[in-house]
Amino acid sequence: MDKKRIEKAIREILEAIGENPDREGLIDTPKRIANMYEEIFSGLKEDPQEHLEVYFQQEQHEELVLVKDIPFYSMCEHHLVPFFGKCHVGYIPKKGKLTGLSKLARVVETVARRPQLQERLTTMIADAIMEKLSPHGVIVVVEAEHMCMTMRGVKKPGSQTITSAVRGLFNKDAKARAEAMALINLGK
Ligand SMILES: Nc1nc2c(ncn2[C@@H]2O[C@H](COP(=O)(O)OP(=O)(O)OP(=O)(O)O)[C@@H](O)[C@H]2O)c(=O)[nH]1
Ligand SMILES: [Zn+2]
Repeated sequence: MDKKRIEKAIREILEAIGENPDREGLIDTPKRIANMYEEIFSGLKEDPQEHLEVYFQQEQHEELVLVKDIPFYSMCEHHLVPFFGKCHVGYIPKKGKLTGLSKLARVVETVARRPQLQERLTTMIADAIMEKLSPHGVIVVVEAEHMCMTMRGVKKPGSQTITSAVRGLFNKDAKARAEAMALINLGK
């Protein structure tokens, strides 16, 4: 990532909005933002599939594995302000092709840490798991609040956007899908 270029651009923005980028409080702001962008856009240099190490296990678990309430922060690609919330990721492994539970959360991090759309974030998670683990099915549900809808524009704080992506068995089998959704909504 070209941090020097980000610093220059932020200085330019500060001047353009009529601020003095050399005043005490702002002098280090371009550098801080460059460091922050390196962190929050770090997913751009990663492939979500690279996290999905496959463990071939002796024990055959061909039932639902669901990690729910994975918190995430991403940046809306239209306004470059945050959208954030929770991801629920479930899959039914096939032929012992399991992955580590934390790896599912790592996939979420990789796709969240880039300029993003909620729909694309959701499908990227489902597709990465589908392609790398070839499971019976994948279900991903994302609930998020978009700052571009709350602090500006239409100004609807508290509104939640829910997206889902279902693949494989969850697509065909309404009962399996309903069971996974019931577990996702459990305790709400
Ligand atoms: N589908 C989708 N839309 C998004 C997402 N994040 C932000 N948006 C929307 O992107 C749209 C951009 O609309 P534009 O009309 O180009 O921009 P704008 O004039 O700033 O729009 P307003 O937000 O309505 O003021 C808005 O409707 C946003 O709510 C997202 O993750 N998915
Ligand atoms: Zn936006």
